[in-house]
Amino acid sequence: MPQPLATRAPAKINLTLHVLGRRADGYHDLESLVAFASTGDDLRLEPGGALALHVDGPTAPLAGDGADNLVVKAARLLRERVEGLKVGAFHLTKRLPVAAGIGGGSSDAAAALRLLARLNGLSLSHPALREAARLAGADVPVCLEPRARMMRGAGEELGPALSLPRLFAVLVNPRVPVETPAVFKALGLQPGQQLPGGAHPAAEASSPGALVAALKQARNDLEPPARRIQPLIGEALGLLREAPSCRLARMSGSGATVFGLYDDCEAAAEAGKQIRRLRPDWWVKATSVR
Ligand SMILES: C[C@](O)(CO)[C@H](O)COP(=O)(O)OP(=O)(O)OC[C@H]1O[C@@H](n2ccc(N)nc2=O)[C@H](O)[C@@H]1O
Ligand SMILES: Nc1ncnc2c1ncn2[C@@H]1O[C@H](COP(=O)(O)OP(=O)(O)OP(=O)(O)O)[C@@H](O)[C@H]1O
Repeated sequence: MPQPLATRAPAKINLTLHVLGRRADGYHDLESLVAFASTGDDLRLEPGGALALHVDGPTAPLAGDGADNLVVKAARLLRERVEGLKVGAFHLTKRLPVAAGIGGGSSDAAAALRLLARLNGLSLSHPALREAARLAGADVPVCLEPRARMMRGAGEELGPALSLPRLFAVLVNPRVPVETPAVFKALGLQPGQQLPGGAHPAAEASSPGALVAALKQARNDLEPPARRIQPLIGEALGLLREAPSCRLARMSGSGATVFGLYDDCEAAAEAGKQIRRLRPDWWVKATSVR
């Protein structure tokens, strides 16, 4: 029985993100504990015919359905590397906010590569697939097999999959796009410049409480520059921190999405409701992360 050609493109959450320096090529060396939310976009592939993309869903107009869409970009990068690659029509249901620090585009690109791999009998470790992922964007390789892991370098060095305890979270995005290059630029590092970085906490925690305690020892170094570019990020963090049930509030990736962590699903749902009441125009999603 063939597997249906459909997959979830989950939101990527940078639970931590330390910037270690800037490389000669201009990219920044990072150390980040990446996890995935249960919420995300959905992608289907109808095999046959030419490569095509149809996009629907609440944030479809912001993502676009042309050659700039990362689904098309990733599929083309793979087709250039695999002779006779079978393709087809992709159908993307876009729900995640765009340019939001939760890797929506990257996860969509990775989902497209997963579906093409399934259709063509390629393994996810196939060199062409790995290369297409890397060239599609720094966050695409970690999204290829969306399991929590440490990500290093500019995103190309991936640690083994980690069995993190499940965390309950609220994701909050003030519906303002924040462009990743601008945030890295605002760090103000020169090519070749190194930063002390600081020890990264152990990611292997046996309970949600131990994991949150470890996360508290770490940071997102992109938070200060992103907050200078978009002050609503600070406002969103403030709203999360006001509720006593919030164990940790932090920004993901280059923002503007921030996340709050809670002891259980009820506390997360309640915090989500409160923030939605206060900011009905914002994107607020209670979800689990692991
Ligand atoms: C901030 C993160 O989301 C953390 O997971 C990623 O590092 C960014 O991943 P991404 O959005 O897929 O990034 P890309 O689209 O490949 O890069 C956008 C731009 O961000 C900057 N960039 C990106 C990644 C990185 N490690 N150093 C950088 O300086 C570069 O100027 C690059 O031109
Ligand atoms: N399928 C897609 N979904 C979202 N954005 C897309 C997509 N394809 C292309 N883009 C473009 O990619 C850019 C980054 O969007 P994305 O939502 O991936 O940002 P992000 O969440 O900040 O990513 P990251 O966390 O990886 O830095 C946007 O400018 C957007 O127009």
